[in-house]
Amino acid sequence: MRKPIIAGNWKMYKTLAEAEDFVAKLKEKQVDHNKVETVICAPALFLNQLVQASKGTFISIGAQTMHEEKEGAFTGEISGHQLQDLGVNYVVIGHSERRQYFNETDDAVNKKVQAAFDYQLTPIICVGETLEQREQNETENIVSNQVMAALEGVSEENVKNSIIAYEPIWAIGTGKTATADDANDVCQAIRETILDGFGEEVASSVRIQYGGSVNPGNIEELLSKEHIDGALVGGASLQVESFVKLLEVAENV
Ligand SMILES: O=C(CO)COP(=O)(O)O
Repeated sequence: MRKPIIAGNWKMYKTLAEAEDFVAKLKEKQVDHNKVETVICAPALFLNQLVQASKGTFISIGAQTMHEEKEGAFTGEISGHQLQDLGVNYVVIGHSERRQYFNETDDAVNKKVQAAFDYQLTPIICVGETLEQREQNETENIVSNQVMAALEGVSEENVKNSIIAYEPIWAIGTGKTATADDANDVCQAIRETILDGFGEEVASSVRIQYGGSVNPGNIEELLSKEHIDGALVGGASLQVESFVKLLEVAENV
């Protein structure tokens, strides 16, 4: 049984005061860490404060991207080494917004995934197709290629501990969710790709999230599907009330 993992991706939202208020309210809730893993991927600016505020609670803190080098002359960038030093545990890698607006390639994603493991960070590796690719029936091909490229050269043990987030680009922030069956089909294709590349034990352990307009009204059906082990959530992770509803559903699947 794979433990569900619900991760909020706050993107470029919230001030420090709003972020601290959110975590203060969230940690008052009774969420069973044994039943659901809870992650907040916050802007890098607040990571330090949020790591401190969530110590000893059910909440883990993640970053939204990282640079693959340990250190160096890379103005504006943040390394895995620096994230580890703060006590950050997760990092989103290859989000479609980074691929689209910041030219992140499959090769860069692969380097970042490897570097994340060098610094004991769990990567949440994002893959997904455009609407055009879906309409041309290329979804499974595109997504499988992205997964294999991201995991090239990664050890079986590390693949097992990776989180894959299937986020169809056309479903992000649009209110359009993939149907639970369609999302499950793609997540199954991802698991089969991992089976081919890394074997049965890895494929049955790796957790695969769905992301794209997940909300309290659709989470239950998504999580009821065999190959969907959690959600990567944008909009609905910004309010404590809606985020907690997602966690409550995940606790009971
Ligand atoms: O991009 C996403 C999470 O990484 C999804 O965002 P929304 O939940 O706002 O569609």
